[in-house]
Amino acid sequence: MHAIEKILAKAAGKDHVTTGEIVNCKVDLAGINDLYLQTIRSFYEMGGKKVFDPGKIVIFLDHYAPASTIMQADNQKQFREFAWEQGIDKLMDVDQGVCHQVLADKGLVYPGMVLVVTDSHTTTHGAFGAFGTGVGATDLATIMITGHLWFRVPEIVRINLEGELPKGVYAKDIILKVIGTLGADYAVYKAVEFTGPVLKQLSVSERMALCNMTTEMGAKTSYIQPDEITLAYLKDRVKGDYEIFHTDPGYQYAAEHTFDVSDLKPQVAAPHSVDNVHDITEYIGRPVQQAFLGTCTGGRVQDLAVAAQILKGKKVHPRTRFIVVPASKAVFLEAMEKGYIQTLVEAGATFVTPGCAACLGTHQGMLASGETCITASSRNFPGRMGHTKAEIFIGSPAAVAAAALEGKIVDPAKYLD
Ligand SMILES: CC(C)[C@H](C(=O)O)[C@@H](O)C(=O)O
Ligand code: SF4
Repeated sequence: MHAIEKILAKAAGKDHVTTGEIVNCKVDLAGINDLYLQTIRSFYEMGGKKVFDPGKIVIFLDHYAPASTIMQADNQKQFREFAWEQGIDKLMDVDQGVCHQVLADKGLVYPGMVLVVTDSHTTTHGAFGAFGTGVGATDLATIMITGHLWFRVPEIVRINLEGELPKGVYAKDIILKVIGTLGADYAVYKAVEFTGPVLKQLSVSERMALCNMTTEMGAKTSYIQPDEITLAYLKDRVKGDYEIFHTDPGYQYAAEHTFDVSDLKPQVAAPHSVDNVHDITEYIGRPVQQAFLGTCTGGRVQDLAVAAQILKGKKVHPRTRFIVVPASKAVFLEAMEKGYIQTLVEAGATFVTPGCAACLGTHQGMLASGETCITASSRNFPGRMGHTKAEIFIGSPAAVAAAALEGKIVDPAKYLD
């Protein structure tokens, strides 16, 4: 069996599972975000009175942090009241940040767990060897009542990463290349595992970016075998014990692909699809009115660090807005302590409080008609960050910061020493 299958088998109380089988699994942690008030409505409609275990539920007020409309304010009020009433103490209010980063920061995610959140990017947590997946309101309400949810055991695809990452090339470039090559629907309901020597060159932050964007190829979940890098990250964060599962030798993947990253150039996903991926060199010189650094894909300390490195002692281009959103409060504090915030503010960045912000096009940095934005986030379809006639390029945090400096798309490598 694969490690993912062993996680599902254990959660289902079984010794063995096979691809395609439907299993009813015990969920270790269930998360709801502020776009999903319907979850609470469904909970009551389905006859729910008390949640199965208030300690295993977490509520995130992150997509509208803080609320930007009266409706959002009303919804968030109902979330808070639900949490207080049900004794849910993991209420991550508008000061905390994006759910996926908050889960990691607070040690709520660990290898071998089943984690279900009302958010498609829950695949991020494959970076820790967890089974993480996103669901809708009624599925989450089912967990709130029963503590369980059914899954179809997915086909598992292996993506083997060989070679050595060149300067100015990051996990973001790798995953863009993978999606551009295999297509945005390649992994629908499949699990995607990353293997190979490149993983040793990737921090937990980079691994999270890699797993996060498997969602953009339709993946149900993703996986990286926990190693010493994972364990060092988890050491002072996770309190309880956990089990690390290993794939049996000789396990047959549904498909295997190898990518050699040694000659990889920085990549961009050009408008208006995440699999419209090209070498950044094809777009050099394209003016950008906004550069956006943040989100559960590209708003971690390492991302702010590379931006600070590029912009130290320099100024953001006068015709470009540089919007920076730390992914979480912990990221914000660490980046502040390390001086990155000071550097970026002095360079002319506009800071937004931790949360999803303009990533999903509702507030805090929307695009006007005809504008071009380069973003470290994960989606670029029309209207995603504002006007449907705005153009969105997805790139690495370094590519975003270098574009903020020059007011146009450039190859970030030459700005790094
Ligand atoms: C709010 C949620 C439904 C959505 C998702 O699941 O991905 C959002 O986070 C996004 O990125 O579009
Ligand atoms: S930061 Fe963007 S991609 Fe991530 S959960 Fe929020 S809206 Fe979705």
